[in-house]
Amino acid sequence: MTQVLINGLGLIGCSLALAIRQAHPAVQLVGCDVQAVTRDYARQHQIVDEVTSDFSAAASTADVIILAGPVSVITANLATLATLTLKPQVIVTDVGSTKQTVLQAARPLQQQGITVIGGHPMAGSHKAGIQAGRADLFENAYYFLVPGLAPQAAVTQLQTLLVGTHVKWLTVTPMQHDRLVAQLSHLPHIVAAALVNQTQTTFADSPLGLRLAAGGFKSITRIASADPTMWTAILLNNATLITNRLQAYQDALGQIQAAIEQQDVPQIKQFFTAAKTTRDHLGPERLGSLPNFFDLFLNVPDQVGSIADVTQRLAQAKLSLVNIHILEIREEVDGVLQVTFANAATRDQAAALLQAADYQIVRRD
Ligand SMILES: NC(=O)C1=CN([C@@H]2O[C@H](COP(=O)(O)OP(=O)(O)OC[C@H]3O[C@@H](n4cnc5c(N)ncnc54)[C@H](O)[C@@H]3O)[C@@H](O)[C@H]2O)C=CC1
Ligand SMILES: O=C(O)C(=O)Cc1ccc(O)cc1
Repeated sequence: MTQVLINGLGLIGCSLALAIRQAHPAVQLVGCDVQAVTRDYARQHQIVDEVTSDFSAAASTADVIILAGPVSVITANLATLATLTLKPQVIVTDVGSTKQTVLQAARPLQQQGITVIGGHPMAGSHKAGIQAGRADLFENAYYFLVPGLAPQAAVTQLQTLLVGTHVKWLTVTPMQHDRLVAQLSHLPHIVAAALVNQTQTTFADSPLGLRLAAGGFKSITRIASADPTMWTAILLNNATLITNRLQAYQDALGQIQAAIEQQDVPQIKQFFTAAKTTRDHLGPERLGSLPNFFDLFLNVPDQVGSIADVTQRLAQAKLSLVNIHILEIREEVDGVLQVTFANAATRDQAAALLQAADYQIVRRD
């Protein structure tokens, strides 16, 4: 039986586990993570067949090893793997958002004759962690493969294993990959975070400030909610190409600033016309079969009774939910209930309804 080890059971690791499980029920899935809470969740929800915290032991018996931690962890994992005795036919792959440093870290392993295939699904979310994992996360998304010198049979084997992701495969070199994502993914995450931080500073003394933000601000800054550990690792691992793109972006900002200062109407209009034309041809935001999640978090005094009460109230108001679960279970203390909806309008109607019934909304996103 094929044994697949996934190291890092967060958003991406968990989603891959679910997609592999759907297409290949007989595959033996082993999940490894440093966080006990993540391992417990994986065990309780049977996301994998076996859970471990011992990466090296699990790696030595695996047929496929998928590295799904932050990029800094992936490079460290590759160094560790080079010190172990692995199965000779093992395929090592990763999901990291950068590829040059990852494949550089894979060299000692490749020099031992181990097959390494770089990978990167171009789908994900600003949400992190195992609880955000979903089998259809990657549906219709591009999935970069960096096979290098890996035999075609191994590439086909990996693609067959991941067939349940329903991705579109794209073979690239590490440099092509890092150039593409520096502009398409890494720069936008920096821009979003910088805009949020600069706005926060601007309104530091204003009582309403950021709370007045409308849809435009929220949609351009959604990805600023992404995980800081993951993004620190990405920036450090694609530094040169990212700083190059940042400079080009600052130059572009300088040009529009100059056009405004000079009241250059044609130039300003051209700025927006060019962007509109390009953006209008970009297609829908969500490529997969399901829309994004919209969450409501509420304090609940008695978890068991509250789930029933909340679902009953929502059903009576004909507000459909996608999922509901308790995030914190502590004796004698309030719990937090996460209720997930298919769209923001339903979530906001549900929030109003539950608030009217004296539930305290602690967060919505
Ligand atoms: N979030 C996204 O949208 C996408 C992320 N990626 C890449 O996928 C990788 C994983 O990202 P996410 O799943 O989003 O992050 P995540 O934060 O949801 O999950 C990372 C998991 O790795 C675990 N981990 C951290 N250090 C570890 C270690 N030393 N050993 C074992 N487990 C460890 C964490 O406990 C966590 O469960 C990153 O390399 C990221 O660059 C790729 C495509 C999309
Ligand atoms: O949430 C979003 O829109 C993303 O951009 C997700 C994402 C994050 C990191 C990647 O390497 C690829 C995709």
